[in-house]
Formats: sequence, C-alpha cells, structure tokens
Amino acid sequence: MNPADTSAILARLADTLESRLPAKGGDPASSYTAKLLAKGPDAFLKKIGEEATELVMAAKDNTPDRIVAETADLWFHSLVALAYYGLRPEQVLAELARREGVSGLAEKASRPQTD
Ligand SMILES: N=c1c2ncn([C@@H]3O[C@H](COP(=O)(O)OP(=O)(O)OP(=O)(O)O)[C@@H](O)[C@H]3O)c2ncn1[C@@H]1O[C@H](COP(=O)(O)O)[C@@H](O)[C@H]1O
Repeated sequence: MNPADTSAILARLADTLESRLPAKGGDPASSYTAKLLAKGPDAFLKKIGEEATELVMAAKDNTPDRIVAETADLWFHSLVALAYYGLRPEQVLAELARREGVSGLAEKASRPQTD
C-alpha cells in the first residue's frame, strides 16, 4: 500500500465518522459510531482506554494478528475522538511529518529544564 492510499483511507474514514455525529444526523439505530457518539465523550474515551489495554495484552502475548487488530480498534476509536473534537487525521499526520527526523532524545533534551 502506498502512502497516498494510507492517508486516503484515514480521510475517508474520518468523513464517515463525522457524518455519524449527532449534529450531522448520525443514527444510533443503524451505526455503532453514532451510538457511541450519542453517549458523549466518556463512552469513547473509555473505549480508547480499553483498546489500548487490549493492544498491550496482545503485544505481551506476542500475537501479530491480534496486535494488528487491536491497533486498528485503537486507531478507530481515536479517530472517533478526533471527529468529536472537530479534528482531522490529516492534522495528526502533519504533526508526525513535522517530527520526522527529530530524534526523541534530541527533542526531550531541548525541553526547558524544570528543576
Ligand atoms: N473501523 C471500524 C471499526 N473498528 C472497530 N469497530 C467496532 O468497535 C466496536 C468495539 O469493539 P469491541 O471489540 O470492544 O466490541 P464490543 O465489546 O462489542 O464493544 P462495546 O459494545 O463494549 O462497545 C465493535 O462493535 C466493532 O465492530 C468499528 N466500527 C466501524 N468501523 C468503521 O466505521 C465505519 C462506520 O461504522 P458505523 O458507524 O457502525 O456505520 C465502518 O464502515 C468502518 O469503516
């Protein structure tokens, strides 16, 4: 899969999730996302915590198929959160692009000293 396909998948999914917002007429009877969004942020934030924990367990068990599936669940629920807060996956990709080539060690060393 080339990078353009990857970002197109995220953009299409984000468009779908936005259409599930209560303000956009999302129907909880026919859509899992609309049902989740209708419950308010606590519901999808709880799911993000659960999916992150399930990913940790899959990684600890070293089961590649489950690691991929749980990461997809975590990404999906994170995209639901982005939609709720009016944010787009393109903004996350831009942030990752901004960080490209900047070592985490160098970035941490550049932070203002707090002690
Ligand atoms: N990518 C996903 C996706 N990934 C995971 N899920 C759902 O996320 C839910 C939570 O997963 P769990 O394994 O925790 O299942 P669960 O224990 O039954 O969940 P809960 O009842 O506890 O919430 C399941 O119902 C999954 O089907 C998804 N639901 C939808 N999508 C995408 O979102 C689009 C819109 O979906 P709807 O809004 O349902 O039309 C779909 O076409 C897909 O592209």
